Amino acid sequence: MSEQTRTGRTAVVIPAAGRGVRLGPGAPKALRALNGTPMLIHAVRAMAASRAVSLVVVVAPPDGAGEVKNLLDDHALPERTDYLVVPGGDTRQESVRLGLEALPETVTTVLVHDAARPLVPVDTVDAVIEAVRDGAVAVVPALPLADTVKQVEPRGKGEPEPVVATPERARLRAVQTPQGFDRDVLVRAHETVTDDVTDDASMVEQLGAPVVVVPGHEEAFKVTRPLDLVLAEAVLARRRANDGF
Ligand SMILES: Nc1ccn([C@@H]2O[C@H](COP(=O)(O)OP(=O)(O)OP(=O)(O)O)[C@@H](O)[C@H]2O)c(=O)n1
Ligand SMILES: C[C@](O)(CO)[C@H](O)COP(=O)(O)O
Repeated sequence: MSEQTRTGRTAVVIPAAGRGVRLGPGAPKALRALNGTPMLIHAVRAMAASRAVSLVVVVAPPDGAGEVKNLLDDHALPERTDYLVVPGGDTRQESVRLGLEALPETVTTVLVHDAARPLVPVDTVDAVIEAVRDGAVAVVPALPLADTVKQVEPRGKGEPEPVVATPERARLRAVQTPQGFDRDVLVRAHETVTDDVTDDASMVEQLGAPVVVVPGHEEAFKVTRPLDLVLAEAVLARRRANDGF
């Protein structure tokens, strides 16, 4: 790692431009409320809770950048952190790229964090940043799996799918965000890789650069389906009870 990576600014890009189709009808997922506060605001606060983060770039639904700017203005956020809002694209990958294009030159470490993971604890954020500052070019938080995983031969809807393999579970990890990167490496990955991928680290893998895993956290789960909203509100209720509110 260069001296510049050690000393430059750390920014977070939050892709928040998805519709949330799997969550069912309603507003774009990032704007839906968890205990009365938009999921995006929870996610921004989770990132800004890290003292190392000095800039958060929110990638808004393409027709919702104004609404997102107003939301950020209306909610209390730490003074030490700057915010930018840019309109997103048709895919997560495109939205992240648009967020990267908005970063100032002074940023050397970039985290990419799903708005759909609103409850990640600050210790996980800090562990990812520290690993990048210690020299890793790409860092992902991840957890061991509870389920056994089968690789199948996909078939039509409702048709039984033949099992092809059972990967050894102990070597598998379920990957979360924020994922942390050396800025130049992540930008190069987004300029080079055109395949459809489901996370940023796999683009860096395709460059041939090393990616490492640090421990993730149960509360960093992704709000994807309706049951996840119930779980997220339960986590917030437990936090409030533990904080004595
Ligand atoms: N065109 C897109 C698609 C997704 N995302 C963001 O990427 C993150 C992870 O995506 P996912 O959970 O799949 O969100 P959605 O695409 O909104 O969900 P769905 O696939 O159910 O529509 C979310 O914060 C989402 O807002 C984005 O910024 N731009
Ligand atoms: C980036 C990610 O959250 C890592 O697990 C995940 O791949 C996003 O997937 P999605 O289908 O776009 O929600």
